[in-house]
Amino acid sequence: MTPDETAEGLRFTARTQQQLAVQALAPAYVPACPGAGKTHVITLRHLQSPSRLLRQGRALISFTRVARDQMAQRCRQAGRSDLLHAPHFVGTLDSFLWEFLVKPLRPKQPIPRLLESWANVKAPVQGMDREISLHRFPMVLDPSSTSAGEAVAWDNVDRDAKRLLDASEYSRKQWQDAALATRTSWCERGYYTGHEARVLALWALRSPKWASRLLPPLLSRFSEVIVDEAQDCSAADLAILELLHVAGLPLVLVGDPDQAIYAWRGAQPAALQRFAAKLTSAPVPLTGNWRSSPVICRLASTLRAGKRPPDTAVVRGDDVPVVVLPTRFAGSGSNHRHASTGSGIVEVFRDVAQGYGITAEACLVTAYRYATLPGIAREKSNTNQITSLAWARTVAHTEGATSAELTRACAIAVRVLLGYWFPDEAGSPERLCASHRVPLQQINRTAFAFLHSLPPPHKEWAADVRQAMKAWPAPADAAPHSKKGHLAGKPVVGRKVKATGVRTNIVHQLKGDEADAVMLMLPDNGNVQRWAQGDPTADELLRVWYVAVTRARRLAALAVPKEEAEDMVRLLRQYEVPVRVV
Ligand SMILES: Nc1ncnc2c1ncn2[C@@H]1O[C@H](COP(=O)(O)OP(=O)(O)OP(=O)(O)O)[C@@H](O)[C@H]1O
Repeated sequence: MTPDETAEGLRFTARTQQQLAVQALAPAYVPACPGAGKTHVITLRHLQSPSRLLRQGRALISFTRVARDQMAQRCRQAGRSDLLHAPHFVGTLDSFLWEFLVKPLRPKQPIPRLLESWANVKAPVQGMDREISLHRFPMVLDPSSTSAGEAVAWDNVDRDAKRLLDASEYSRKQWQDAALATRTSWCERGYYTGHEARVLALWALRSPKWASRLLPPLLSRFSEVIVDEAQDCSAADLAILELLHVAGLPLVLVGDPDQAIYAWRGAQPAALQRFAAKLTSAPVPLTGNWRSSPVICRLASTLRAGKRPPDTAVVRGDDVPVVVLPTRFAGSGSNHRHASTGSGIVEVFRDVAQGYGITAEACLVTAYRYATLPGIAREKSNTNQITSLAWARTVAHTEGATSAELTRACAIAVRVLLGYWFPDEAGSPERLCASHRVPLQQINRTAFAFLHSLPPPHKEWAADVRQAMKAWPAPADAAPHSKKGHLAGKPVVGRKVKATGVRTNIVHQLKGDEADAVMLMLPDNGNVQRWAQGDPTADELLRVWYVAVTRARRLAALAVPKEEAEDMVRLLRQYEVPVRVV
């Protein structure tokens, strides 16, 4: 072992890389491996700002609110809350585009508002032969056409909505036109989502007249704009960033192309590489993994394109092998059993972790789909209102529901109650509450109490909900109809499962997360072959598995169908990954 390869030497090299990334002059590109300390580097860069009043600030942009909150928290912990306020900006890309490229050009009335999704308002597509909400039509934007062509991403429409569309007299093209028209009518009322923000930002930056109004304030406000998780940029995001770069805004892109798992939403890792090459000819890479053991780094390298060596494990020396758990997966539901003992697979994983001194709280179970996972049945996205309300009721009655789940459950109940009380009025809950002088806090409390009062969901539950809404005390100016505003249909009711004390979540919700032990469930036959032969640059599922296993600090476990366990072990041994079969 050379001096550079000793633990101290590895740490020194990794720390030097981080320092270079902290100090690199913008424009810069920082490609980083998992656990490289991207958040650490970005925050340190920001913390270098002097604390006196500045004319120019820095924008820290992330893709999720969780990442934004993490960066904000680190600034606060360092006693630098000032770094979260103007002239600085810490927020999501949606909010950045909205604040600096869209809102300044909107009329003052009606007050323009950015929604997280059209699901936040009651927006059925108008003029068609059945009711389908606008949020069930995911939109894509092609920035290569000069008019920034918009279309419905038909491949991403959920199964329920597809069924409704198939039964409709109208063609897909007619639905698309109607969805865009409905969307435009909401924009006229002041409502926009991230998609519209991108359309308008792109349009404004391409117009010399509007660009000349937007760019000077932006350039004088920010000395630097850092984009975290840059691998998740869509083609439209990159087109906007490129226009800002050309206009002279100093950009720093930080990302890990191997972790690109949003191609279905338009992310383009290859396009990122091209844009990064335009930004700088000297990227500042981070190749030390401060999170995972050497075994996990080796496991992760089997899921990467090219024959790149494993990343360097900087802080951990443990040699806990990868654990393969031969599993009998339930055809539907999450009652998966350990093949040799018949015990629940999560319990077995928890016990294996315990054997390595890892507690249940430090364990994480993940899978590609919610359906594979045990835990509270998840809220189905893009579902009908009665199923959403049934989910919300379950959450309100579940001990150990997370605060994010409770907030979401409350928001669903608020929307249902407002829809019932004010059936002829459209708008966000905030706007409805304001116009009826109902304090938001009060409506939230009311909604939670309402959820609590509801009986457990069953097939004819809509009638119970109707009765409960009728009996519930309403604001003085509420005007319920006998028909409109009621929920109909049969709810899809989630399963009840036994608590194991182990955290579960789908891989897409685990970006930036980590745990001592992680079990990835691979329920489908053929997964091992896919792992062995697939091309991670083309096959997003391999990158999803890559994100999953790189969340682990000490123990990675793979639950695979019993029949495939031997192949999995053989594959890992071929790559010299230490394996143990349990
Ligand atoms: N210089 C450092 N010293 C000590 N610990 C560090 C250092 N840099 C990063 N870490 C730790 O390494 C872990 C991974 O860091 P972080 O979450 O910032 O990585 P990341 O690059 O965002 O990873 P990923 O993209 O895989 O989510 C964290 O627990 C972090 O506290």
